[in-house]
Amino acid sequence: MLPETKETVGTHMESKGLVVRYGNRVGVGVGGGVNLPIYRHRITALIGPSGCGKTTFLRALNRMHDLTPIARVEGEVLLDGENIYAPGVDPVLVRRRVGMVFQKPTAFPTMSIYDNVAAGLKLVGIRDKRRLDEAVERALRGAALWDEVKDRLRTPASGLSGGQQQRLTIARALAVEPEVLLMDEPTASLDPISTQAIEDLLLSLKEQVTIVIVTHNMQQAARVSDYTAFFLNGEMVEFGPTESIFTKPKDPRTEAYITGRFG
Ligand SMILES: Nc1ncnc2c1ncn2[C@@H]1O[C@H](COP(=O)(O)OP(=O)(O)OP(=O)(O)O)[C@@H](O)[C@H]1O
Repeated sequence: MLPETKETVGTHMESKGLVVRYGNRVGVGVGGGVNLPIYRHRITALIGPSGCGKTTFLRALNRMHDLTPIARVEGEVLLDGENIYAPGVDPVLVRRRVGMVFQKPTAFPTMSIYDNVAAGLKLVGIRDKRRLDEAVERALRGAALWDEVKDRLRTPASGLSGGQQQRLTIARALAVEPEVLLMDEPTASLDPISTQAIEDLLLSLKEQVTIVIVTHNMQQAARVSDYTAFFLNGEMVEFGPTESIFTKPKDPRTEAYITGRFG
């Protein structure tokens, strides 16, 4: 099989010269800014030791830094070729197209399972009961949770396990039908069985969405991702197909990290 190129899979997002600063400290983008393509319907893993800038980079992809007063973003992030930081672009619309799932499940515990998923839909103005019912079911099926919860949709989310709550969070993100899903260590707080359920889910979701995942777990990056970017001290050191990064990294720093010599 020929190696994939951007012509064969298509670039969905791309960062160009991206630098994020917190005051006068660079959070990510040391060495000329991050230039990274994110391919459509593929899973891209961001790996690297703590504090290297993975989360900072991820949050730049849907303008989450707009909500952090001290953060400043330079450079471009293209979504289907359009810069999401261009004047006049509505960050709310960007976040609708590029959804986000955080490390800890963010289900609202006292709200029902149904309302947790419907919350995002109501925010974007969908009120019609039949449309809500359909969208909630579609999202819960998409998050591989429907069969486990279909008989207790009106019960509080607090009755679900941690892994189920994370899938509920994913269902909420999917409900508004994003094109890209950003995931910041989505299995960090989960046991191995729930982690596996989420990894299986990611593999099935990439038919529908483009996924970018931050993970501390290199085995996880190797298991689920198609492409991997390695970050170190605020610099994006190396990017390529996951198999190449893990079997024949070009940069000695990548090799040192993946062979467990630090981090
Ligand atoms: N809100 C903030 N204000 C100031 N500095 C920040 C802020 N968030 C992150 N940083 C700094 O930016 C750098 C990159 O942090 P970031 O959280 O992106 O790293 P990370 O690779 O995701 O780390 P971890 O794996 O521990 O989550 C670090 O030096 C961090 O201290």
